[in-house]
Amino acid sequence: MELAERITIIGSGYVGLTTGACLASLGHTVTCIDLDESAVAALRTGRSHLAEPGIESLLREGLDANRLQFDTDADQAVTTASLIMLCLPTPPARDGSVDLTAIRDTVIRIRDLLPTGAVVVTKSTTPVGTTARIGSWLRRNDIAVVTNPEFLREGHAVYDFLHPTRIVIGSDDHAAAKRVAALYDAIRTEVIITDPATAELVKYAANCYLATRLSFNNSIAELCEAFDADHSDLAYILAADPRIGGDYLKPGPGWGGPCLPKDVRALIRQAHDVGVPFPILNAAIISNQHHLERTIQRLQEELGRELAGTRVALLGLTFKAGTSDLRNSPAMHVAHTLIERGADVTAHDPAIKDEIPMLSVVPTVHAAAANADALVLLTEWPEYRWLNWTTVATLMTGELVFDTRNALDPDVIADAGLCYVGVGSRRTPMPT
Ligand SMILES: NC(=O)C1=CN([C@@H]2O[C@H](COP(=O)(O)OP(=O)(O)OC[C@H]3O[C@@H](n4cnc5c(N)ncnc54)[C@H](O)[C@@H]3O)[C@@H](O)[C@H]2O)C=CC1
Ligand SMILES: O=C(O)[C@H]1O[C@H](OP(=O)(O)OP(=O)(O)OC[C@H]2O[C@@H](n3ccc(=O)[nH]c3=O)[C@H](O)[C@@H]2O)[C@H](O)[C@@H](O)[C@@H]1O
Repeated sequence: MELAERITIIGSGYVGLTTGACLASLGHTVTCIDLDESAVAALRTGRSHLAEPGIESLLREGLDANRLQFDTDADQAVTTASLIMLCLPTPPARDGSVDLTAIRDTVIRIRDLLPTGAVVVTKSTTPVGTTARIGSWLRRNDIAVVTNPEFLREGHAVYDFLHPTRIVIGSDDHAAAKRVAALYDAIRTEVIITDPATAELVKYAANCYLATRLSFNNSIAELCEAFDADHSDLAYILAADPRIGGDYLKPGPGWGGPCLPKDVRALIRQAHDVGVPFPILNAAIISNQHHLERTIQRLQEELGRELAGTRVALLGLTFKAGTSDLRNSPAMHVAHTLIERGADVTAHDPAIKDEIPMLSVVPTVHAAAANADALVLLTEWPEYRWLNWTTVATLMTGELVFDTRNALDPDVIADAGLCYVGVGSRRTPMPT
């Protein structure tokens, strides 16, 4: 069945491409626009420039059914669109505010091309007040503006889009909000229609809450080390309290990615602009910087020698497993800091095939481990757990395996003759 709305999506990255492919799979007709010519050329043949599970089968399904198209030129596509979804980058500006240039320039460029009755929908993460600003850039009383923030996670984008825990729609125009809600009729979840400010703010609230919780959790893990307590037992006990729950309690080298860091800074700025103190967010960032630095310090402590001249093998470079995204990756921060301090670093990541400036990235774990004084796991790729650690041990010069994600089996590492160090774990064995 052909559904009534004709959708144009501008910006076909993690959010735009996922939205386009998923909406097409729900029966909508979608044109996805992106400036990136090579990405668009690949997408037209059913190949995705982003490594998201399930995206390519949806792409092919949409292309075969003629429900999905790709283009580099928005102008033509918007003239026949009834819904225009903005999935454009909203990076930090130099002054700490959110850079809305891509959104503003796009709105100004397309405003005279839009048919009467069209709705402009923002899926990008935008500061409170952006829905109203888009309205003022549009200068069209016959076009409604709706915000529809997206909560998907990279590596789970298709699943999260099709199985959301909630859909949030914010607009002063209830009829337009209902039209956007109707896009998701085939998805079973609660759709919450609210005012634009609430919808815009809740997106930041969610990401900032997660970031704060992660910083809190990493500090608890550090306390476990100081008190010789066990973080995995502690997290299990915390999670048994339904008021706390078990998600976002895995310790790591620090949190990162394209959105949590930028969104925490953006909410700090928004709170500052309206005179609301929000010190816990500054603390979450300071704490995260501490945990990144502590990862380096612990490596040095466990090695018992200076980093300069030490050969370090890094496993994992992406900001988490399941994505090829290196933006604001804690692992990349660690890699660059080690290099700055004179270590000889070789890295492996199953999702990274291209060269990275200033960093030696090798195609196999064995090549990374060869002659290494220490091996540091930074991204929790499941395949690392199942390595032949006896072979890895024979290749390494040293014995230290520092698992910053608690992703490996300590017994397997010890049985291979290596020295395992995790995060937040007891040093002394449990009494029997
Ligand atoms: N990555 C994620 O997991 C999530 C991101 N968001 C938000 O969604 C927005 C987009 O983020 P991503 O999809 O990650 O970004 P992205 O960087 O993956 O994709 C943005 C795309 O827009 C294209 N683009 C830039 N300017 C353009 C223009 N003028 N016309 C056409 N295309 C243009 C770029 O080539 C790129 O492909 C941001 O506001 C982000 O905070 C929200 C939820 C999840
Ligand atoms: O706005 C966005 O872009 C998205 O940001 C995050 O999604 P994502 O950036 O894909 O990353 P997460 O899976 O949330 O992980 C963020 C960071 O926290 C770390 N993390 C996560 C969970 C955990 O238990 N421990 C932990 O260290 C990850 O390794 C990573 O560095 C949010 O989870 C999404 O809901 C949101 O839509």
